[in-house]
Amino acid sequence: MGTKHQSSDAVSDQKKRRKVGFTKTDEGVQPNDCIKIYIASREDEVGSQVGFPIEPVDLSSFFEEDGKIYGYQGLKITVWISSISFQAYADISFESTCDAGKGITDLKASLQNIFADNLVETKDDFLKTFSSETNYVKSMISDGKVISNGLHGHLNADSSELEVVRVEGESMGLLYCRLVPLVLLLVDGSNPIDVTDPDWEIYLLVEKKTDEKDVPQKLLGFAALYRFFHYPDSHRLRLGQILVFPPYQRKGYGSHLLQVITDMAVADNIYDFSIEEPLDSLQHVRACIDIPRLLALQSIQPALNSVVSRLKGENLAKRTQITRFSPPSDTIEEVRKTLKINKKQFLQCWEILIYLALDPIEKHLDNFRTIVLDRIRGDVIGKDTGASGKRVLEVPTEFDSEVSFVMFKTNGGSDESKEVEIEESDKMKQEEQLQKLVDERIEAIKLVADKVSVKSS
Ligand SMILES: CC(=O)SCCNC(=O)CCNC(=O)[C@H](O)C(C)(C)COP(=O)(O)OP(=O)(O)OC[C@H]1O[C@@H](n2cnc3c(N)ncnc32)[C@H](O)[C@@H]1OP(=O)(O)O
Repeated sequence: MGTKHQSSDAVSDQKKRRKVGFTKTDEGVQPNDCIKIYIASREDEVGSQVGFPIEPVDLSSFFEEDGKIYGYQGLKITVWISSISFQAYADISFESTCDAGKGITDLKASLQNIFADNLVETKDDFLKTFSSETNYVKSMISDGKVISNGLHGHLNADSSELEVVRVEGESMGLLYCRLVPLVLLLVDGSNPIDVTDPDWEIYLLVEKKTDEKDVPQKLLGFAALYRFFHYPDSHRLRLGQILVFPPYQRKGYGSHLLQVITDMAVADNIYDFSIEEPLDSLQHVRACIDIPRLLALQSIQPALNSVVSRLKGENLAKRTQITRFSPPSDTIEEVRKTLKINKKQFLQCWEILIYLALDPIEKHLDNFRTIVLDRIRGDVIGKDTGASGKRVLEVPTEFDSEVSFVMFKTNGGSDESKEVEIEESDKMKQEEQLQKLVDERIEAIKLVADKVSVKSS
């Protein structure tokens, strides 16, 4: 790591000696405002800002208690991450430092919270890694087990032979430690997996015959899966992390990797396959894979037809109670057994299948909206809504300031007129929030429906 003008030891010493008589308070700077991060695949990209810029998540959790950097004027930090060795180099420059009461942030220690041992001390040493580490990926996967090997349809056949390789043992631990900074920078709130736990499995997406001469194999992304015992004699597979590196995103690689993992789950006859807290982007990719698989399952059509004909014949605006349009339980079980899709994911897909089957959707959109609303109301607010003494309130939380609700029980003896007032405004707010969630959900469903319709036409 390069620290221009000042070593980190000097910075630490200054931090300890806080000045008393400062004149101007130090407001600090947000890390995301002064740190630029690039992925570089060649030596000449370092320093020239022609690498691939990445947009990191909020970096404040890696810096001091309140997430800011203090004590610097004109601070600029540029980090390059090599896509060959996944080591990094940080170029730090600033006009001056001054302890104005908040100390001077130890930048080296903070950057190490993200990059750990992957930061190379000097630029020269970092530049050398582009030639000395050209075989890094190849050597790491040399003992790996190839899970899938084939050409990728979207890309030129000459340069697009893809392999999914499972790495194990020491190689897995070493390689994963090089990938952790990218996980921390790109997946909000992520934590590194415990590579010493033998139930974690890492699958790498590797491009062979790359277009970059001298680089025999290029790592495009990876997935970390946890395999755990399911009584009495099977296993469940849960995807904990998946990452396609930014230069290769939105080119079909994530779908390819997830498809291979899904096929493996079926081939291994595991109990079911799940994903831990999938982000919307991943949920979209997953649904685009699962919908065609579900449509190809024979028992889906009769179950779907019966729901859809009811929906076409009824006017749900006039319903007197919530009607469920769930799939039959034997279909849920068959989907799990044959496709390894768990119930939660199947119910998500079920809504999309109904949307696709309600043709023309424009004619039945009101009814569709109603079933989505009823389902979301049930998920978010729960069955107890409206029961006496129970109340649901919208509250902002660190997870999602817009759509969080809390339920509490009122005790007797409170001011009833006030309660009615609060109840009415709460209800309106709640209804608005629910409608917003329905809009978002229908938009997401539409995206998947458009994608799978194009694929099948
Ligand atoms: C359990 C977890 O790991 S959750 C965290 C998931 N990982 C991340 O978010 C890390 C950053 N993102 C990524 O690594 C990748 O974008 C992945 C893994 C989510 C997807 O991989 P990609 O190679 O980009 O996916 P791929 O190209 O196959 O498909 C992308 C599809 O998702 C859509 N998509 C991509 N980003 C988003 C987004 N933010 N919101 C909605 N849809 C999105 C694209 O439009 C595309 O859809 P289309 O095929 O209908 O046009």
